[in-house]
Amino acid sequence: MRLSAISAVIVDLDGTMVDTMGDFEVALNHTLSDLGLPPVERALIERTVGKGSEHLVRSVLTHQLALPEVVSSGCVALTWPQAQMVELALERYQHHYSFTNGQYADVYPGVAEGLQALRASGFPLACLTNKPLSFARALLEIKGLNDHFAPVFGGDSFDRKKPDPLPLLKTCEALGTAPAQTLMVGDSQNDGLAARAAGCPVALVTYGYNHGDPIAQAPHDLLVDSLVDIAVVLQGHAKAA
Ligand SMILES: O=C(O)COP(=O)(O)O
Ligand SMILES: [Mg+2]
Repeated sequence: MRLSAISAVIVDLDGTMVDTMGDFEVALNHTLSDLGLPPVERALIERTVGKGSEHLVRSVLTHQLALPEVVSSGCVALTWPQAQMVELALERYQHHYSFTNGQYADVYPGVAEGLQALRASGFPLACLTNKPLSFARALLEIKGLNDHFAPVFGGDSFDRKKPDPLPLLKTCEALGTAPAQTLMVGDSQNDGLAARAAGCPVALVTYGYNHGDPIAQAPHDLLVDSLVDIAVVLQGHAKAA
């Protein structure tokens, strides 16, 4: 990876800039309660989050419906077609998430400073997340991070989500930079795989969510403990070039 060639940076949202686990947990548990299902354990959410809302809701629902105590209690209309149940859950989840968004979430240490330093060094920044765009924009606004980003794209902005390379290629297009000159910063294999397939160099943070797997196993060029480290590394390479 030629870090000296980097001219723009794309940053993931959940698990990279904001710890949103609390938001997911509260919205999912309200949703499950609406459906007469028991609450979900945080560990399951941590293993599942990162591939968009539909994937999260469908996976959690499938898991909760398979619990023996739920099946035997008969408190859920298991005769419903699965698809109808998922559709209802998704609708309830969107409703609840619109209220929880940002309320049980914290910006990770070093994020504001790192973004500020990158912009001060002249790197245009884009935000690319699998979160629905309206929730992503609202979360960035609530957490005071919105002004750092020109383009912001969500999981519903394009036909396919990360780990498909399409969202990264489209984001590079919006930034006006070639993939090889655009650094992807994320926290999971979805970011690493998408970046590799798009031809973008990729830095992964060590503190986010990676489906329960060690982050070092995901494709990456750089592992960092803070976004501040990205700014320091890029500034160092820019000076040396
Ligand atoms: O799956 C999500 O909702 C968020 O995923 P992200 O890590 O791409 O922001
Ligand atoms: Mg993420």
